[in-house]
Amino acid sequence: SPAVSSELEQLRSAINYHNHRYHSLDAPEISDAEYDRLMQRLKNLEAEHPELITPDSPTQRVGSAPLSAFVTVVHEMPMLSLDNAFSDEDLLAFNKRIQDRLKSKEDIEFACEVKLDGIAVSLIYRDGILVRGATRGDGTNGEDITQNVRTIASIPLRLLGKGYPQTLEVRGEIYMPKAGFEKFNAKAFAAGEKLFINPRNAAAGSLRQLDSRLTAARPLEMCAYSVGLVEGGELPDRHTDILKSLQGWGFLINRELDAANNIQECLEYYRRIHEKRSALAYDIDGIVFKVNSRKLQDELGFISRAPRWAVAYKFPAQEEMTL
Ligand SMILES: Cc1ccc2cc(C(N)=O)cc(O)c2n1
Repeated sequence: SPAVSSELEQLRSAINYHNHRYHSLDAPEISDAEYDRLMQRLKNLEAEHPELITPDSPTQRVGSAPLSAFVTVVHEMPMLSLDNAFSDEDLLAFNKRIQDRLKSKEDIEFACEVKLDGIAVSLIYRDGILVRGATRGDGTNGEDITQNVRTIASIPLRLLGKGYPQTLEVRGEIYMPKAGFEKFNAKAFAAGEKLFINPRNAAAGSLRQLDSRLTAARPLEMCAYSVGLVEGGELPDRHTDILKSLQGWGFLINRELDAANNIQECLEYYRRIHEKRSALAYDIDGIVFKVNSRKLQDELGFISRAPRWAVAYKFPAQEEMTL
């Protein structure tokens, strides 16, 4: 009946909204008990009307029957790796190369992002609905892990708000926060099961599960860091503004995101984050600096395998983990 359909729609959009408030903005507006009541009401209503269950319903995050294998998919826009910088001189040279290429002495504005130590993923949305999740693979061919990514709360099954392009590919990093990693390993140790050596391997192992119900039980998060394929819509020119748009559409954006007016401010950002690295809730292995304009990025293009407009400035390796 129309009354049931409209209550289902209202429940789904309310739960999606509060899910975003909690998982992506870390700013819930309702109590966990109220959230659970909404979810329980939705589950009961869907149990009474199973024919009205939709794939983007918040109840459809629990994982489904195991796959026999992962299907290989092609990235229409290759997911490239980043060129590395290992010193201030490398970073200054990166800036100089860009100025030379743009035949300009002007300061370049950069977007500054922590480089999360996780697994890169590509998510494709059509008319706001998540239709595919895939690993980076070799940059051109990845594995279809749609069933697994659907179980991650910070990945929207349906985009929030409006104004998003008809086809939108969002790229980001799936990672396991340090606290979730410690808790997971403590449980595994108590059960005499295999331990993961670090959060990155724990995230990788969790995404390789053919049974997405196991993935659903792992404390994974996803942070968006760029867009790939975009059709039927316009995006802002500045990279930092694109990420803010993604936040409005339901994605988690790392709270350390900042813009630097020149390469000196990039060096200050690098030192500031390096100092607080051990206090962060997740592992990072450097900073990603990107020219903060898509127009300039297009002008600069890519070196054979990596973009000319981005560099990852890595931190010195941390002392080895001792379990
Ligand atoms: C273009 C590109 C490629 C890989 C990236 C990887 C990360 C990361 N590991 O956080 C962040 C970024 O902004 C990236 N950006």
